[in-house]
Amino acid sequence: MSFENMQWAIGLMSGTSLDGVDAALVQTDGERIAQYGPAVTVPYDSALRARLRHLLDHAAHLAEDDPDILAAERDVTLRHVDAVRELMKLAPDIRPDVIGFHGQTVLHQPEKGRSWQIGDGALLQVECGVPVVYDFRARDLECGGEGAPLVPVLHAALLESETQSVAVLNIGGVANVTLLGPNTEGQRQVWACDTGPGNALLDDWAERHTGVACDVDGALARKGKVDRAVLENLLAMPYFQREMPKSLDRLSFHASAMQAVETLSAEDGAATLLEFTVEAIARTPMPVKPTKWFVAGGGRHNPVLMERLRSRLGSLGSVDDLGWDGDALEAQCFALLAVRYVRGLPSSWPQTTGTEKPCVAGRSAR
Ligand SMILES: Nc1ncnc2c1ncn2[C@@H]1O[C@H](COP(=O)(O)OP(=O)(O)OP(=O)(O)O)[C@@H](O)[C@H]1O
Ligand SMILES: CC(=O)N[C@H]1[C@@H]2OC[C@@H](O2)[C@@H](O)[C@@H]1O[C@H](C)C(=O)O
Repeated sequence: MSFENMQWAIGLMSGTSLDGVDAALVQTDGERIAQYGPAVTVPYDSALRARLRHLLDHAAHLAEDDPDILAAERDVTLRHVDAVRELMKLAPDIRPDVIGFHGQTVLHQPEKGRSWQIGDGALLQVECGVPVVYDFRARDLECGGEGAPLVPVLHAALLESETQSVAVLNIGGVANVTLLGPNTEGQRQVWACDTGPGNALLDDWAERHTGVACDVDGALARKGKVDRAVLENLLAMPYFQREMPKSLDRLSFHASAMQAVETLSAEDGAATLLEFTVEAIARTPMPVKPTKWFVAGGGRHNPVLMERLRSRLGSLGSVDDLGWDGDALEAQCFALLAVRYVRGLPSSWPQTTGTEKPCVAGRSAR
């Protein structure tokens, strides 16, 4: 691998689980990762998490200059500044060339051409003294795409030498899949979409019934019984029959799913919501059948979810089996996306987000 065009880039991702900021440092030319630097997670405190949860519920009716939005945007950005400082303490000899800043999604409505991430790129740039690229999803929407998922470009780069058809699942608040077709003479197709809920429904259910922010190790779900009628009703929603590409908001199924499990016990509700995540993945219409599945994101820490996925999908492991860091992958992706933006390389395609043509996602902070 030639190191000539390599740059050190920081990627910052704060996901739909609202748990905090993941930051990662990688050396890349936008096409390959030459070296992995450290990665850190800086959690949101419970007060910021609660404010963001409230904003998510109301974002559709809030203006971009609403005082609550502006205050949250500043606090979210400053948390990202903390994450960059924590990260750079672990790599004092590296001078990063660029930061890829996702921001905190408060609303995702691709059908209305809107995906809203709060985060002040200019403030981050001034505080960190490193050029910032941000607003990746808005640019993808302008190119006619869904605005998500954007991580397939990294999955495809990391699996360049894999010849079979494989799938990479990210199970965060929402779940998304990248499907790589078989590699035929160096050519392969890449498809992607959000499959349905990830952990967000189960998190909210667990918090309501146990006061803890997630169903730790699937303890609640393991004790419950899936309500098949409720599950089939949920899966009858039109989204699950739609072909790729397609994407979701964290709250897309929230009201209907919570109402559907309302009368179930804490355990049965958890088992049913977990199975909703599994079945939505298993029933996603796929142009080719993957021979292996690899799971990234917080969902892979839930052993019950992993057992259920394995029994439904067959050969399934964690991306860590490939030598990747499954908790840092999304942050690493935004580092790669920033370098791709700087180099004018596309990050999304008609088959991954539905853009009209390959799209260079992102914009520079000023
Ligand atoms: N030990 C565990 N047991 C059960 N669930 C866990 C465990 N550890 C993590 N999780 C789940 O992982 C979630 C966090 O996942 P992750 O950090 O991938 O989400 P995210 O990046 O915010 O989401 P997204 O990819 O949708 O943006 C938690 O909210 C929780 O549901
Ligand atoms: C709008 C938004 O923030 N979407 C996230 C979310 O979290 C998982 C899934 O939904 C995915 O589509 C996306 O994040 C990853 C990083 C992506 O764009 O690939």
